[in-house]
Amino acid sequence: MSSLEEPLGLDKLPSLSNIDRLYSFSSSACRPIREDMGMGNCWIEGRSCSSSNSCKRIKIQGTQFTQAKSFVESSKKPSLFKDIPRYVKIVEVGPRDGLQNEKTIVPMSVKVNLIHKLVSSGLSVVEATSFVSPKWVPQLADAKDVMDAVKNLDGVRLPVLTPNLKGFEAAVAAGAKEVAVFASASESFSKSNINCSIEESFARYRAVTSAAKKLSIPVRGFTSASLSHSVICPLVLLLPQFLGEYSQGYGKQKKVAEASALYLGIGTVLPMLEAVMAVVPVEKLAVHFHDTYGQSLPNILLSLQGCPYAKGASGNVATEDVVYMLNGLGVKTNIDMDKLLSAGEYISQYLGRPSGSKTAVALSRISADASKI
Ligand SMILES: CC(C)(COP(=O)([O-])OP(=O)([O-])OC[C@H]1O[C@@H](n2cnc3c(N)ncnc32)[C@H](O)[C@@H]1OP(=O)([O-])[O-])[C@@H](O)C(=O)NCCC(=O)NCCSC(=O)C[C@@](C)(O)CC(=O)[O-]
Repeated sequence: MSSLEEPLGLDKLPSLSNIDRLYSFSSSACRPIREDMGMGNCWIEGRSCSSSNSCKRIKIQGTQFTQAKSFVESSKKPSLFKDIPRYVKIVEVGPRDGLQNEKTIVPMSVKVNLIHKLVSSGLSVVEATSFVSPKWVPQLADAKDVMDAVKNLDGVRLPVLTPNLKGFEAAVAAGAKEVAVFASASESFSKSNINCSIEESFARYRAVTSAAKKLSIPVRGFTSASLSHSVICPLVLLLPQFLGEYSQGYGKQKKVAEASALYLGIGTVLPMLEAVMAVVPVEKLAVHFHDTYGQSLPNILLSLQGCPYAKGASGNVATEDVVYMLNGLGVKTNIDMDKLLSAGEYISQYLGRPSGSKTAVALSRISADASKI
């Protein structure tokens, strides 16, 4: 923690002693939550006690994510640590974000198997693919076939990325029931990612959100901001979730982009988050992390994320590591760690490389040692 605090000068960072610990849960309190939350989500009620032993009742949104995006959501504002965990929701983006930069084309059947495995681990939101130009992202040229194969999976939301109306229409035709648009806080990243200016991207997203509204399709908005400071990830993604707010979505997203841009180069997520939280209600805000500098887990605690599509950026944070950390914090995720590990192992074996998850590596070593006894 100090290695983050001192070089970054995070004078506003709360000290660890102020972090509330969650001491008890009542799993029987898990019940369906309001309709704008996805299937499989629930509130889990518990007691959060501070070091001074004062306890209060809290509710946690139990959900699931995997390899890439970690969304730390909070219903209350200010301190990011003070109320951990308030709601934590994990969204898996491995099939899309994790694979999109793979040079060798992964067969559609492997992608579909991966999605099945992730869903069976308990993940309730899995970003399945992107309806983008196959010239720009050849790996996801099979988006239609992947969607067709998974669209009827029960108990999971399968959002897809749609950078323009063409992508949106193709996604809907393939059976997508939820989409995401992605803007940037930096003109250069916008140009290199979607070949247009930020302003042009908002015009495209207005068309997408308007078409989505007519079909009652939820849209999530991403804003990515590049933090060039070497201590933190080179790319931060802030995710205001505009489900049901189609008309205002792009306007808010623009403000998020502006607020994020103010902090480019500062190298810490905290001021950016504070600025964005002044624009977007915190319960609509989420963050997405990559592990370029090995800072993803602390950054998750600070609410931050990065991007593998950015040059030089490494992969997303491993969901296994996020779930392991959340388990350690006493935060429920409803994810079956063994099944999650199996999904990670499946795709790592296919890609012919060891898992990037420290948790997966450590747990497999423990299993191997145990089998020798
Ligand atoms: C946005 C475009 C399409 C503009 O690409 P463009 O070349 O400017 O588009 P265009 O309108 O001039 O069209 C060029 C060609 O693309 C086709 N086209 C046009 N649109 C589509 C579409 N939707 N689906 C399929 N094809 C499409 C279009 O039909 C045409 O085909 P042609 O006539 O040459 O045969 C392109 O720049 C693109 O696909 N970019 C890919 C962006 C991307 O997928 N980035 C990675 C995801 S974002 C990311 O990872 C970062 C973030 C934010 O998620 C953070 C994180 O997760 O870490």
